[in-house]
Amino acid sequence: MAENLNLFTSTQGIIREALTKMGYDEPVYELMKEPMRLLTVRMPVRMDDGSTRVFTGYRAQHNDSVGPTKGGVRFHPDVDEEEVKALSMWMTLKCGIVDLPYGGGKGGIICDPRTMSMRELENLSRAYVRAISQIVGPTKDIPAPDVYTNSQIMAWMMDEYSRIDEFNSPGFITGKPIVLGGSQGREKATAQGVTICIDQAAKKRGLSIKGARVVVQGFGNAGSFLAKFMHDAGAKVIAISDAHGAIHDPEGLDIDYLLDRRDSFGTVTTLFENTLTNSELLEIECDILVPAAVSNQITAENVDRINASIIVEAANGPTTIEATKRLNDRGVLLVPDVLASAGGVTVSYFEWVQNNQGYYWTEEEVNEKLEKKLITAFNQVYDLSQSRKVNMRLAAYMVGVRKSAEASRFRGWV
Ligand SMILES: NC(=O)C1=CN([C@@H]2O[C@H](COP(=O)(O)OP(=O)(O)OC[C@H]3O[C@@H](n4cnc5c(N)ncnc54)[C@H](O)[C@@H]3O)[C@@H](O)[C@H]2O)C=CC1
Ligand SMILES: O=C(O)CCC(=O)C(=O)O
Repeated sequence: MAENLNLFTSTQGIIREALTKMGYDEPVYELMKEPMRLLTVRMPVRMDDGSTRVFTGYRAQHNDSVGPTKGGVRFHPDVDEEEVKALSMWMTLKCGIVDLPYGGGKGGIICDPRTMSMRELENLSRAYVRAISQIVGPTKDIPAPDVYTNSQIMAWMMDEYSRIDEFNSPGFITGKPIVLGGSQGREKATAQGVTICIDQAAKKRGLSIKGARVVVQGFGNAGSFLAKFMHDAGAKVIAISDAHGAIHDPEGLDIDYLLDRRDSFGTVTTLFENTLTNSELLEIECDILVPAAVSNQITAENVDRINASIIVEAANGPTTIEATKRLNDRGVLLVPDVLASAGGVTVSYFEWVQNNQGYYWTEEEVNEKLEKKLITAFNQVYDLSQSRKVNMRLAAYMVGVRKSAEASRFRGWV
């Protein structure tokens, strides 16, 4: 039978399994199995050559029983409705795992920002905010960066929302530039969170980070800072990749050089001649493998050739259910996306809190609070996986879905 690569239906499967294991009944699953709200928008945008192009975008809000929904906006040619729905469900799980007062939301626009000018990107970002303005806001649904979106795009979106709201609204969006109310530490927060999870996982396996061989797929916001943190901690980052290919050096790559040369879309391998493919990168023998790019990278097709003892998912959805099962059977410790990549939304929450109170924290304060949250979350998930004899992904879903399920029950929804 062909493997299920549909992110939405496979997420539904694990949510059902998690709810059943915890004794929730069918109505709770009925509520949790898809977003409560999904808006599809069509946005006419004036291009530099004078023509008008109509872009399609989405905003999904999975469950707002706990509080406003929260999650990034992705600009990518492969965005589709099913992906955005799955991503919003994962945000509910992340917010539950790190115990934030949010439910999950997510947005996406079908476009390729690598082929667009800054002015076209600004027009598109503003058009998206106008199109979704009725369902978002600092107390309703708070966007943030994701693949191929960054602090500049957040700034345009915040400015557009502030015009509509006729009020300066920094709490409408997170991941903003510091001068517009962004938080210290948000830019590196996803990678910080992954690093904390790697440390915890390495401890469980008795592996020293010093000298550990690390492979990172993706060299954007999550992957590049992660590579830097691992390199600074004494690990050997032996391979990295981007959308164009991968580079490998068994002696360890010069991460500072690569960081200096990568462009704003996380591209760096085009500077090199002897590149590998992304599939080859995944199969390199290493101690720690970090998928930090796109979904469905480790599947039934290549899982038996994966040669790592710890896998920590910085990306959303990089490993399929079947591959997760087989890795678990082989004794590979897999720290799932909904836990490992929760550092970003955690510091986004800190940013929103600072915006609401108008008082700003130092990077040390932010990192200290982030570390506390993630260590607690990691151990909660790890301990549950041990006591219930389930893999870390299922344990993470069990921890993650509980808060929204309980809140929905208290509200009398189910
Ligand atoms: N930025 C954030 O705060 C968070 C990001 N994530 C997840 O981390 C992953 C990476 O996101 P960012 O680093 O923010 O994106 P980014 O846009 O900064 O970088 C993406 C990287 O992935 C590479 N890439 C794109 N398509 C690829 C492909 N088909 N094969 C291999 N590499 C490819 C790009 O070249 C680039 O190096 C995504 O799955 C995202 O959802 C998760 C939590 C938070
Ligand atoms: O920072 C945020 O609010 C959301 C980040 C995000 O989209 C994610 O964790 O996938």
